[in-house]
Amino acid sequence: MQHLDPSQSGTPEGPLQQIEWLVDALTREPDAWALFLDIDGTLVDIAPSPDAIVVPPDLPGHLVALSRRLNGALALVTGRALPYADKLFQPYELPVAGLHGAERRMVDGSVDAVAATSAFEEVKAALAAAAGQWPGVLVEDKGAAVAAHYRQAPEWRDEVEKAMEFYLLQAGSDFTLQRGKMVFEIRPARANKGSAVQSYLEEAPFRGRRPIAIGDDVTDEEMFRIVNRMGGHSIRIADAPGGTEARGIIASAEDLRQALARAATAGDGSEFPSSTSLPSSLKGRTA
Ligand SMILES: O=P(O)(O)OC[C@H]1O[C@H](O[C@H]2O[C@H](CO)[C@@H](O)[C@H](O)[C@H]2O)[C@H](O)[C@@H](O)[C@@H]1O
Ligand SMILES: [Mg+2]
Repeated sequence: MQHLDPSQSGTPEGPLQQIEWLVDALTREPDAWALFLDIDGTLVDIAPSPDAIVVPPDLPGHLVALSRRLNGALALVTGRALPYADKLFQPYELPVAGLHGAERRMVDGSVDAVAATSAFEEVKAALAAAAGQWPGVLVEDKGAAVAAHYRQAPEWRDEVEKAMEFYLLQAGSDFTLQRGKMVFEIRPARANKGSAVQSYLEEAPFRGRRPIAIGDDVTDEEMFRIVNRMGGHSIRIADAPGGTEARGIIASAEDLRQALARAATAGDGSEFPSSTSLPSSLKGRTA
């Protein structure tokens, strides 16, 4: 079989070619690839606030079906806390790296978590109090990380950035400032999305496969760099105002969802069953 190598067709390609390449690679060579997917802006559309996102009802089932096709070599790599990511895709528990890679559930279900210290709890409380001066700015407590969102009050952007730089100093050198889409976050510095992908690739069933990483934001650039270096492929969703290391672009989260649904259901001969009709015994397992 001719290997489906993204570099052979001369990247970067147009969004439609990326979609066709992705569907083809995942369906024709399911044993060759490992898939790493960001959540916000990639699997689900960006919403006005963190809790306003909508997970399309078919998406969890499609992800699980695709994971089974890849023999379990599919992981979510997100800035969300791990329990929140699980809630989005319940009743299934996929391998997830949360807090931008700082915490991670392995394929066997064991979790490498990171706890908030009492000192960090104080930082979060001080930030929440300060945010009272910025109407419309939302503070998202993620346990060992905290985000300040200015999407609904962009006029406070510079104030929020200055404050987050200050609170980062209070939090100490175990933390770093993560910029994102209309958000500043203070998160554990011990890992990033790229190192999380590397860790997965050391474990079965990811080991020995070529990685494909798909994301939409600056935090995903770390995984793009890693997968590019490892001979894999990287795809960024939509806009990349500051440039990107991704080798390909797909226009929207909706386009990606449709591509993943096609890859999940290809060859079934029938429409894929809805997520609710998949056995709940898949909870915590994907293969
Ligand atoms: O790595 P991701 O899965 O993409 O998560 C990154 C951050 O996503 C969330 O914030 C972003 O999405 C919100 C909902 O669409 C949006 O309102 C906000 O402006 C975006 O920044 C999430 O709230 C963060 O915790 C994640 O780190
Ligand atoms: Mg994202």
